[in-house]
Amino acid sequence: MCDKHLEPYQREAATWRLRLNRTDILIGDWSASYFSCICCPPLLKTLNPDIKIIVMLRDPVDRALSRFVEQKRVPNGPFRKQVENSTFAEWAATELVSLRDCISRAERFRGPAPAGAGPFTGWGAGWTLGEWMEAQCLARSNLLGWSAYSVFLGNWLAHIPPERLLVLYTVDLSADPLAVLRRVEAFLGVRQHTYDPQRLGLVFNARDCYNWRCSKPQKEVGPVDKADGAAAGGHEGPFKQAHAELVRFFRPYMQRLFSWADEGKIAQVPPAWRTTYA
Ligand SMILES: Nc1ncnc2c1ncn2[C@@H]1O[C@H](COP(=O)(O)OS(=O)(=O)O)[C@@H](OP(=O)(O)O)[C@H]1O
Repeated sequence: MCDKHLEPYQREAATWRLRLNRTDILIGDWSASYFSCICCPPLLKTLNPDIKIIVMLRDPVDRALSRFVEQKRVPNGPFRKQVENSTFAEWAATELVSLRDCISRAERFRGPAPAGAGPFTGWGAGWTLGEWMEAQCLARSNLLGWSAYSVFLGNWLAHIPPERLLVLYTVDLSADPLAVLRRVEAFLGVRQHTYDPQRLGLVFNARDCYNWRCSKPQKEVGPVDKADGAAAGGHEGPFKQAHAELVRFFRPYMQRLFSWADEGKIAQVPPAWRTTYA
């Protein structure tokens, strides 16, 4: 992202304003890949100093599992080769070894925090070399590392003031989509829209339905299939062990999120996370 030419990106926003002949519209952009992009916070803030950021977080293991299953099922997925011959438990065990190795090499370069570092540090904003290297290890591990939310969220918060960054949780979107949309509208300062109630209950990019024109009512999204070796009737055997190991790996990152939530710096986390990652 950061090496790309900026003009076409700027042109996108201008094109929409011209097309609609309006200067009072808010232009948004979204992607699952911005969050872990290390250089994106300063880049986007430079492009738009008043930018507002919305982050949607899901239980970290569930996110990894969702991405794993997606990569198994999408024929040309970029990580298909990594996952095609493994169960989730097998793949996670291998990935954890290489991720932990990478992080332990980064650890040697961690060093003391620079004098005057604020409550959040990030890329070019107080990260030591070791922290940057750890973030690189995690950013390069799309399926697993991207779930180490505190590293990436801290980087965003080092560049974007907390009042311009809204953290939302997928579990709340599932339970009450309208309430989440109302929070988004209030955060953006836009008028409340009247949503089609049927569309509010739809889920996009769900298993077996991977494209933006394919949606399903939420109740039709079943459990992850046994064929993926992910969850045989819930949490049994190797999957249960892999889940426990992943919870151990993510715990310190989650604990940081919890402390930010307790300090009022981000929205309170889903209660179930406190139990799982205690
Ligand atoms: N409204 C709503 N509420 C709750 N959950 C939802 C919703 N919409 C999509 N989903 C689930 O999100 C998963 C797909 O994530 P993404 O759309 O970010 O995938 S992608 O990275 O852009 O391909 C995918 O999760 P899994 O089905 O577990 O794989 C979707 O089911």
